[in-house]
Amino acid sequence: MLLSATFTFPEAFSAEALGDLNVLKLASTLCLALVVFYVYRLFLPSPKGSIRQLRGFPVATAWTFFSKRTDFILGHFKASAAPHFRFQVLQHQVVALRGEEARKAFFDTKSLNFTEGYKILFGAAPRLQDIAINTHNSDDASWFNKHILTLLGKRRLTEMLPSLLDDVNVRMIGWGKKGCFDPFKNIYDLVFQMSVRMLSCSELANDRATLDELQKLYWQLEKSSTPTALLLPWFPGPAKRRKRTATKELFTKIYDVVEARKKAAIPSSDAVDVLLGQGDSTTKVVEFIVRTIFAGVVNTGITSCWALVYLASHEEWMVKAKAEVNSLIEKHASTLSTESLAKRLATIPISAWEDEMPVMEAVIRETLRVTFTSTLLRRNVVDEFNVSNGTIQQGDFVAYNVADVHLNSEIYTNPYEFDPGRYDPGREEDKKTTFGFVGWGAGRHPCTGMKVAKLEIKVIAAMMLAGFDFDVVDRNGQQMMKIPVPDRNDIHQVCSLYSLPGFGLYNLTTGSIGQARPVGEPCFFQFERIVD
Ligand code: HEM
Repeated sequence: MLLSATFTFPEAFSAEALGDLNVLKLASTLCLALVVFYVYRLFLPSPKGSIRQLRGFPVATAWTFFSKRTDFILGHFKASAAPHFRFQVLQHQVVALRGEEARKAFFDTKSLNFTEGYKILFGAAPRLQDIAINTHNSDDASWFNKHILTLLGKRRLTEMLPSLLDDVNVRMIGWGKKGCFDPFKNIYDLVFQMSVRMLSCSELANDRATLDELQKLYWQLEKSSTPTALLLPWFPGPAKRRKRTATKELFTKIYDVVEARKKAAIPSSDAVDVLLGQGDSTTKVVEFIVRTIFAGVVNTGITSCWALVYLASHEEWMVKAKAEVNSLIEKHASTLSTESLAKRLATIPISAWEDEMPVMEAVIRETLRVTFTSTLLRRNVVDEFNVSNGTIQQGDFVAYNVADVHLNSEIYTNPYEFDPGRYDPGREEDKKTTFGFVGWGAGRHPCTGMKVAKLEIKVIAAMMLAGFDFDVVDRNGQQMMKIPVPDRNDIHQVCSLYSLPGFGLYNLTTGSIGQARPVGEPCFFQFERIVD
């Protein structure tokens, strides 16, 4: 009584401060309500069909899905025998699947939409809309596929082969005669330049400073896709600002080059001129270049690096691969042996690169099987349907982690071992099940860039195998005690075209982004040039 009679509001309790207090009360009430709701949910049966729903806080679940995706999916499958489980990311429901029936449904079901799968769940792509420029059909898969196929046909690959080899040669000369380098930097640089060469124009591909600047912008975009940025896309934090600035710079840089090309008197055979010649607007051409370069670089970069790491770690395969390249040169190279290695390789016809390198084909396939354990995505855009006795609702996202098949010991003997011989006649382990190998996709959406990716990997490998002796060593130049193992949580989602570059997984521990670098001890190549 006395208290209330004598009590006066201190100054701090002004109307403004009371307003703040109310907001605070409201916020804590909401938090409490959320906690009660989620605790209550822990004891509810799974709400949807017969698919097991993961318990726990959606934010925590989503965080692990973005930061350690492979561990997240494989870990939950390990904990139960069921062929699927369901969880929430933001407001979206995601169903993870495994097993042969699920794989068939994932790759073959028409209502499982490819672009929606990548686009919405990973909305950090640098798109022109992000900097307020309107484009049409920018998420139209058939538009991209048609253009990729036009640009990457046999005739164009034949035309481009000498320039690709020249690019690689110039960079390799820069390495010197003897030394040590980080393949996850130097080989990536090669792949980046080759992708720019194939998919844009010589102004961008010829100039080292421009290439470095473009590459820097791409990695800046990747770095801006932290789990926080992906989970709270509206949050005006530094990551969002960085992404906007990098997107603008990247688009402007390429836009200016394309505009200048438009005014050139004679069109060249560069991708930019081919696309402009087909009547595409500058904006469309720029969008195409930005997206496809990245789609090319990440997967081709990872596969090139790891194929060489595995070859250097398996002498038997190194010997076989070197012999294959040397006999290809013997058989097809039509220039004098006094010419540079790059010039001699450039005279080998594309058909021979494609059909007469069975050892490298098996090495690439095996590298993809062992390293490529990404989670592929789709979204069910039509009616609900059943798979493995579970109901996929309309609007659900569907996730399939490729390790389910690629690292399955019932399909592949010693699945973690690098053994390209497993595809030989008589063994053919990949044929044991439907879609037993999905490194280039399968069913409705096979990779349209496969031919160029394989050519780039083989060109780099041929230059390394015929031009150098090389070993995998640790940071002290000592032979590695163990064969390096890729960080499976640091492996990019495969189809960067529609989510790029925000589709990547930001490795919270190392800060690296989707390069699938080795876990633990980094590895290097110690090399000596043997043929110029
Ligand atoms: C080693 C390099 C590459 C690998 C391992 C790879 C792998 C894949 C895989 C697994 C898919 C299917 C994804 C899914 O089903 O969700 C795919 C699709 C695709 N890839 Fe690649 N890819 C590579 C290089 C490239 C390159 C260089 C390009 C373009 C220049 C490219 C363009 C595409 C496109 C456009 C699709 C979607 C096809 C569609 O819409 O049906 N890829 N890729």
